[in-house]
Amino acid sequence: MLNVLTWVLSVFLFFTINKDRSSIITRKPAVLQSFPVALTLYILYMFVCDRMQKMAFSPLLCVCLDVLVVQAVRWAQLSPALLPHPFLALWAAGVLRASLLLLMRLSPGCPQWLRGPEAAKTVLSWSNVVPSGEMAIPHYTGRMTDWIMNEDEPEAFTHAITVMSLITIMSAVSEFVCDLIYNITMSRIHTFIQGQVFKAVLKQEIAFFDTVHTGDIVSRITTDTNTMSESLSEKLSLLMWYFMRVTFLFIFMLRLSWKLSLFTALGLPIILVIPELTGKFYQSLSVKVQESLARANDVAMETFSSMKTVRSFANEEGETERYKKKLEDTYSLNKTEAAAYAVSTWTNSLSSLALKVSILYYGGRLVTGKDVSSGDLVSFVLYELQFASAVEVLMSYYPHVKKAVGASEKIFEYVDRQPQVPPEGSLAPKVLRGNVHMKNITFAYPKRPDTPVLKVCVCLKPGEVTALVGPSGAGKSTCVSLLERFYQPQDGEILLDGQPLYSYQNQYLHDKIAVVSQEPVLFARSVRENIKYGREGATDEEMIRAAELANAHKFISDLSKGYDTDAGEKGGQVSGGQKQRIAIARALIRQPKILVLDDATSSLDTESEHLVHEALRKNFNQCAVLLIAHKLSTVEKANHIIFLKDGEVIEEGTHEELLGKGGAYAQLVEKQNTAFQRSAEEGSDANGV
Ligand SMILES: Nc1ncnc2c1ncn2[C@@H]1O[C@H](COP(=O)(O)OP(=O)(O)OP(=O)(O)O)[C@@H](O)[C@H]1O
Repeated sequence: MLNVLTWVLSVFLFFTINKDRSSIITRKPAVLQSFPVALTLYILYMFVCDRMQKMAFSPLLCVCLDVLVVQAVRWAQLSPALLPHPFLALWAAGVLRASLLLLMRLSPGCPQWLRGPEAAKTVLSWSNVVPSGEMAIPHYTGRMTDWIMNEDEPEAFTHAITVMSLITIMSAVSEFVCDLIYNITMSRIHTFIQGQVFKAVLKQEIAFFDTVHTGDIVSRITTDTNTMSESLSEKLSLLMWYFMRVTFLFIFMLRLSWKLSLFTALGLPIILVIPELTGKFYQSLSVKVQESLARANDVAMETFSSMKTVRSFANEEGETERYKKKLEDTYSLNKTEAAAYAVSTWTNSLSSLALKVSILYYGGRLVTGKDVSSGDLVSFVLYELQFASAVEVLMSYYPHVKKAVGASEKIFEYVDRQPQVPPEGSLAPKVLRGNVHMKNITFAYPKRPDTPVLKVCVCLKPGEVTALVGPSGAGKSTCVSLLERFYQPQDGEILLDGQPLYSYQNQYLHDKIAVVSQEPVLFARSVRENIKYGREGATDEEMIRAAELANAHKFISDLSKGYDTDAGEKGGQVSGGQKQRIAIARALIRQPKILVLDDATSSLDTESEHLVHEALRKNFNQCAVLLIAHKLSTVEKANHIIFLKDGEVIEEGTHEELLGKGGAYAQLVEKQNTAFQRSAEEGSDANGV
């Protein structure tokens, strides 16, 4: 609505400038007949619009620029030799304002508030007014025709030609300025949106990542945002540009012949319905294309991230086939999309061509009936040609914008998604003892809500090591995920120092609880950055101390670049045991109150494993430790051992107590001992042979 009013006022301003020829002005009160008054009113209006749309310009800046604009226009009026027509004054004023703002935005010292998308929008709305000068061309062509028909005004010819040339050059320049501003703005918006999607995705609960494929997420952040901003930067810019042209051109046409204009307007609804229909179809197709591209991305990402497995099974062909199949789905959708696009452009041009022919026919009849002068008819036809092609372009770009809307729907689905976890708590006590009580917990994964995986009661105490043992799939790692607040238990509660876990601040909680998981993931950064991950402020001394405790300092120092050696993607450039030790150092540097080692030393040799456990026992004796291990020799010294099976606690106690019970734990110890003895015997036999 504001935009429509803006254009209406722009037109009024144009007539006010053009007061020699316009009849409108004569009907206005005297004060409005002054061009500066009209311009100031217009600027004030724009200023109010800006404020209403909460744009980020300071009122002072706006007023300064507006004063400059008014001065420029006054100067133009006082110096007709330099700017021969008030039309150009408007143009010059617009260019001046747009260039000033652009210069300010590009200068390195430009404050942040002037660089934001809101400020850019204001620049846009102004700069889009600028190229209206181009529309003066048909007007002067008409005047030339009058001169040719009626030779008593010889100077009109030179005047019209001069003005036309000037306007053409200046319009080209202004178009350049507009495009530049627009594209800079759109790149900024693109970057901004990508950042927003990334941020929104990172906020989601872990269950979200269980259900949504990584390829899908990456597609949203890259492909969809690209589609959206490409269409917006290129097509929407043109759409806005042509929309403005269509509006102005129609006003000029009305001035020349209301009958012909009415006739043109009657044909418009027919040709406007078509893009709406094709646009809807296009939008739904675009969503499907994006989804199928995401599926293809998924395959590619999975393959590249598991390259070693693919190679060791020599399944490159198989993966290529899988990827090709996904691409074929995209291709067939693309074909439908291309056909839909061709049909829509074809119907659009056909309908506007039909309109053109009818107008020419009706126009010819009006000329013979002496309803319009020959010069006005030429002007009208030229305006109408521009008008028709502008409408045609408008319609052909419309599906693209619909496509961008389709892509943006997917993007904003993520941006607007609220994480399905209780809101973050506010507790961050200075002293945390580290008492954990997992009270009567019942839990099933959101992906399999009907399969309960845990029904437990577990306590961790500061200064004590609690061990969780049991067969694979018993629910040990699930306990850790709950402790990390990755999921919410369906029943029961987890208390930390007597307070519910969810009442603590997220950052605080993850500072106090450090977890080294079964398969720790290192980032493709230096060892230093990996150890200091999440604790960027830690000193090198702290880092080395943590590495020493994890028995990692020696091997890191032996690496080619020491702590600056790249760990490779997912830690692929260090061995499994080294990766685990770096991960332990990464956990220890946080000085946690609760330390969880989920089979964290499984890849270490017996000697290193022993060293790490000894160091932890000595240096983290105030810490509550949760130890998960398959090798029962690792948990023998634990203060409390809990044996889990099918998500339930079967038995618990110390190593000796459990051995004495002769239950599941004792049987497992026996089995492991037998297996160990057997392999030792096989080893000595082999040596004997
Ligand atoms: N993200 C998940 N979504 C659905 N089910 C899961 C998920 N993660 C684990 N499970 C299931 O939950 C059960 C417990 O798994 P969990 O990883 O806790 O076992 P575990 O005792 O740590 O096993 P392991 O010793 O082999 O690591 C298993 O049946 C497993 O299939």
